[in-house]
Amino acid sequence: MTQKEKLVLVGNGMAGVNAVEHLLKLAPGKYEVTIFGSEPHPNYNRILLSYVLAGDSKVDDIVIHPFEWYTTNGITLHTNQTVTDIDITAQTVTSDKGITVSYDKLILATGSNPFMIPLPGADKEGVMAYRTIRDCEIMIDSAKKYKKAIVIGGGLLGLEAARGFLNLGMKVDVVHILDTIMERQLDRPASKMLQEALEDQGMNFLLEKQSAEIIGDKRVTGLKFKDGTVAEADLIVMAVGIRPNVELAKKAGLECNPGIIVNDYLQTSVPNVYAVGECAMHRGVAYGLVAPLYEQGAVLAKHLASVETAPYEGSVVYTKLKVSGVDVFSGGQFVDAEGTKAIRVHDEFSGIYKKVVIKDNKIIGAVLFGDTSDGTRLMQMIREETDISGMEKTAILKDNSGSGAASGVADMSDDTIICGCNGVTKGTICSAIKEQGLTSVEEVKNCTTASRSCGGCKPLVSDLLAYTLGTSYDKNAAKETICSCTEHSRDEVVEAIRSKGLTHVREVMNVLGWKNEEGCSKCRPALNYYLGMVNPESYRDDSTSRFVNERMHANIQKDGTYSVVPRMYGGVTNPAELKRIAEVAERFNVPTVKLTGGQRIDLLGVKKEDLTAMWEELDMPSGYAYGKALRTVKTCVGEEFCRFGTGDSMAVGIAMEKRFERLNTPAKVKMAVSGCPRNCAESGIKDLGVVSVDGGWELYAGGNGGVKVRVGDLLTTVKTEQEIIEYTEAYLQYYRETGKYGERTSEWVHRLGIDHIRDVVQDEAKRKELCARMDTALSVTKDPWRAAIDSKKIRQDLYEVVELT
Ligand SMILES: Cc1cc2nc3c(=O)[nH]c(=O)nc-3n(C[C@H](O)[C@H](O)[C@H](O)COP(=O)(O)OP(=O)(O)OC[C@H]3O[C@@H](n4cnc5c(N)ncnc54)[C@H](O)[C@@H]3O)c2cc1C
Ligand SMILES: NC(=O)c1ccc[n+]([C@@H]2O[C@H](COP(=O)([O-])OP(=O)(O)OC[C@H]3O[C@@H](n4cnc5c(N)ncnc54)[C@H](O)[C@@H]3O)[C@@H](O)[C@H]2O)c1
Ligand code: SF4
Ligand code: FES
Repeated sequence: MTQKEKLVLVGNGMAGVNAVEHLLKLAPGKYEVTIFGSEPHPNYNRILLSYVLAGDSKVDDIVIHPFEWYTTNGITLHTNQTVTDIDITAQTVTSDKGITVSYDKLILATGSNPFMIPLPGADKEGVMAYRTIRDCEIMIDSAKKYKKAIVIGGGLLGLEAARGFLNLGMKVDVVHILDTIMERQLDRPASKMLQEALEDQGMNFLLEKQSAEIIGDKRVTGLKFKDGTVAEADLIVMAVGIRPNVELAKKAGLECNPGIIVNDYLQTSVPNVYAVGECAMHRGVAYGLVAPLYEQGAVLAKHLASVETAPYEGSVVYTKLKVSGVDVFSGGQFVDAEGTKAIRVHDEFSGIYKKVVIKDNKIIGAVLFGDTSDGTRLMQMIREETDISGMEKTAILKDNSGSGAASGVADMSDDTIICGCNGVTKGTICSAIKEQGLTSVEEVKNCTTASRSCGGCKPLVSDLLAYTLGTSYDKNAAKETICSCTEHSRDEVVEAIRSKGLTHVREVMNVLGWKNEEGCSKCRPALNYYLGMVNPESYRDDSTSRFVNERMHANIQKDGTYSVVPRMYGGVTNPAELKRIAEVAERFNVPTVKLTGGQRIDLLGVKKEDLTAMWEELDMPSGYAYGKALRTVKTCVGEEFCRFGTGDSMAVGIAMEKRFERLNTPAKVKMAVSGCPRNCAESGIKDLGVVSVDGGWELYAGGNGGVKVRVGDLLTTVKTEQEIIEYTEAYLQYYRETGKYGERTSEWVHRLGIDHIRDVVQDEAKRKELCARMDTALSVTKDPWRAAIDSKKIRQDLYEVVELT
């Protein structure tokens, strides 16, 4: 029996262990492997830390290889041990705990160190980096005690950290040195669109700010800038880039600049020593994303297994920000330069921006915002240097997603990496689909890990399913779970609530075996909604499962103040009401009074402690401007005043708003009533729009004027105002009962199909049943502002200011 060669890996992170995993598959008996890792954990997916911080995953969920994997594969693992010395002559490594191991081949995969700006005060408590499970745990724990975080650095890491803090209930400022965020990945228009979208989520940006000093005694209390201004903070995270971790390599005499210099086979300047991952510098580039590190690892593994391999010649990188609610993609060379030309599409109505950069008839880079469905296809064209001279330029940006043939998966070779984050190839996915009988993206994820991280490859995985299974693959049937805490879909959860008589959020999570017993920011509000929808009379709303705005019944603003929007039925008011609003605004020093798009008045900049007193003095109901509920019923002046009007739009709008105010819905609902087809109230782009026509009223469903503009579909035509209410009741109740939490009617109508919804509401028996259930739901609602005014406990718990110690 030939003796095994000794392979030592320093760094138990993503790049090194991935290379070893490949190697074990290619040459199972060749090496005796020893791995050293400074962290106490087995190999885990660092990418997914952002989901742990955001509350969507737990630490256990992000482990790639548990401890048993090392044992099963005969690997000796030394966790919690840092290698401090390499003797390149004796070919040994020594750890800080005094263990010395000899090697025939040594791989350095020591990753990077977060760059910490050497500011005065940077050693105070509460100043940290964001790189490891430990960092993530500290951030989560801090959010239990502290309320205000600052993230320095508006790059990928900083923004994902800031989103995490918002989910943890902290206020957060993102401090950025330039006037555009993510400038390394986005051009100016995309960057500004992203900033706006993140501001809408509650992030506050301090741009063009140079940090000067961290202030506080033992613990940080704020950040001072060079311009003399100060921002308060209980916690500061620096996310201003990374530096290759080369201390060990330098000490051993390996050539570094600044990363460990490697050739196309990942060999360093010292024989038998290799470097892979973020610590390596290849052809002048040190990568900071996993896809290239896996490409390096694949070459290294083949080289070490003595399997013939093409050299590693560098990678074209792409990134996707992992913040829910925003779709951003950036790949290749997206900056305009000499010899480049660009195709740009900027649809301000839909909030979509696309830029494709072309040089010498080849696509070399792309930036996508709002709709990233072209991303994988464009990356494929960039990688393959597809000649586009024969193509219609406008066709380059056509949304071709959807069919296996269109996205080009059929033409890809088996070696093509489909999931960059997890290094999974087309061949692996197709074999798994065939051999394991997989039928959904979720199953492919569980079996191969493809799509487990940023999710950017999901459309391609779906296309591969379509390509492999043909017509038997039903994309829509693919099961979508509520979130990563559970394997259950929305329908299964609602069914279980009904059939098992579940009555509160925790009970649902216990009975249905939630993986994360606390739930997360995605599932808890959803469960709270479904429970209330199923049992409107008996369910006691769980306000701790609601987002801050819904808990407070006011929208929190950038500066921590709130906005107050009282209801103004149908957008109609009167002098007495206006006077009262003006007096209240003066008395409470409201800095800004603004007319909203929904025809009402927004009092902005109200202090938390003033909210209930202000509501009492206004003596108007809550306008629910913060809720997943009926927001407004916009009306035109209609037949009473307008010479074109054929219907009394104001009276109908007021009646509708009075009927449906306080109704909880899966997502916000906006309605409108126009007095004639001139449609001045924009009824065509509302969740439900009513238009007076000759001899009656038309009802339009599923319209949207927001991020993705959608014109509503004609639901029905009715004769009387009584019928408008009846059909609206049936429509909204059907939406309440079948909509997914967070799904707007525009998406719901698209998903179910208007024909189906029309069939349901036009069936008299079904309509009456829906109306009866709507009646029950509406009979138990109460105005939340009045409830707060009347309850000392609510006022104390939510609105009185408690000094933090
Ligand atoms: C929060 C977060 C989110 C991210 N999201 C994405 C994403 O969405 N997409 C993407 O492509 N990339 C993402 N990244 C970047 C990605 O995680 C890294 O590119 C990748 O982890 C680098 O792998 P690596 O093995 O080179 O380094 P690491 O994963 O850092 O592994 C290096 C390991 O070596 C250990 N080590 C160092 N020195 C020694 C020593 N002397 N002895 C023993 N052990 C040692 C370290 O403790 C560490 O565990 C993210 C990074 C973070 C922090
Ligand atoms: N979704 C993803 O792909 C993802 C997510 C997180 C992290 N990562 C990777 O992790 C690594 C670290 O991420 P990162 O965001 O820290 O690095 P980065 O280099 O991508 O971004 C750092 C940002 O900080 C800004 N900055 C630098 N100095 C500053 C200062 N003094 N004050 C304010 N802003 C300053 C820079 O302008 C830059 O935009 C990167 O390699 C990144 O690609 C990727
Ligand atoms: S929609 Fe018709 S009725 Fe209403 S204001 Fe416009 S023109 Fe007049
Ligand atoms: S590319 Fe990120 S999960 Fe597949």
